[in-house]
Amino acid sequence: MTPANASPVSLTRHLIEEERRGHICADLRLLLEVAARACKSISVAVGKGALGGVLGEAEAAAGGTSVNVQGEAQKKLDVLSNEILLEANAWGGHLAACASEEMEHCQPIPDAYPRGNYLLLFDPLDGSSNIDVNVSVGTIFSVLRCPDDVGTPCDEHFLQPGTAQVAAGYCIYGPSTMLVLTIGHGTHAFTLDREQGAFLLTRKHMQVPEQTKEFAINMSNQRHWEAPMQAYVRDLLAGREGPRGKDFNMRWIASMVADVHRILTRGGVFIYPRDRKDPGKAGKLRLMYEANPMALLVEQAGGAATNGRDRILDIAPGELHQRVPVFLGSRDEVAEATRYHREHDARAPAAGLAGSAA
Ligand SMILES: O=P(O)(O)OC[C@H]1O[C@](O)(COP(=O)(O)O)[C@@H](O)[C@@H]1O
Ligand SMILES: [Mg+2]
Ligand SMILES: [Mg+2]
Repeated sequence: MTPANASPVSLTRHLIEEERRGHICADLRLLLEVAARACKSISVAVGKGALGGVLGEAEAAAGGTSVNVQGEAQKKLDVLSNEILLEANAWGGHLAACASEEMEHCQPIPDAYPRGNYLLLFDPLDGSSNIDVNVSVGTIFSVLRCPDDVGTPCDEHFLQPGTAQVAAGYCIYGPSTMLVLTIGHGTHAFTLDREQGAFLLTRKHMQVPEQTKEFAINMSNQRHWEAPMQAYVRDLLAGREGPRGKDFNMRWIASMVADVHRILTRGGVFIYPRDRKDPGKAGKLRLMYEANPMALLVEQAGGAATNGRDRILDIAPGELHQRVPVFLGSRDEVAEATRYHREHDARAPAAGLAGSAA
């Protein structure tokens, strides 16, 4: 927290100081500034709401609702936010290519502009189902290095584990707009001063408490969960009288950005597990532009992130839009949930989704 009598540190100053410390190069600094500027534009669009004509679903060129590569209906703001991020990043010379939840394949920087050394992935608008009901949404992004001498970058160049991220962040469009960022040296939060148009550092070195009494999950999917997940939540709900010996509170905003922001602020565990609703999908959330950046932010704040079995950041991705189960937040609670899964697997190695509640 900035002392009341000190002038607040802007994002620009913070990044210049990180460059002086040798933590980032000038290109990465400029890339992050451009990403932050794009988030400011999205924040303005989100803030206009119904007055800006940005609510509701996007129309496909052929009529009807536009659907993205994931088969999900696109909101007008999904499309607009994607365009803002692409446009802002096209000309700067810091990026080689962008990839997005809203595009089937990555988009190399057009030939008209110089290509840089970084790859940017984003979920342009996270929590889309909340747009029309005026609940917090956000943008999530992840930055990777582009491998050397690749010519025109393509999807396979993005397939790097989360540990390879050089920066990750999100912007939450809530009662205030906040940018939360890591370049691998802690997780820091900046609040948008709307009068100045600048992000100002308001929380340095966010820390997720190791323990928690709060979990976030969409309970309506309970009947579709794996056996160890059923057992874990059953024990949470048993409260003080159960094996965990304490009462737990529950929250679910259905905007990952907002749920993770709460966890970075006061602790908790966020879970979107694998389920049987669509056995072809390993979970709902996407590894490359949702789970990986959030996992890095949470780990940099002293928390943990697994897929129920293994560390998310160690997963070797097989495709751009790969889905993954997500357990992240307070370290001890993530370890506990992970233990239920590992012990279940050790007892019944092949049971997985078919196993009965332990
Ligand atoms: O509606 P559900 O199944 O609870 O899922 C909510 C989750 O889906 C998401 O909205 C997916 O993100 P998008 O809105 O970017 O597709 C997460 O933000 C959120 O945690
Ligand atoms: Mg999302
Ligand atoms: Mg989205």
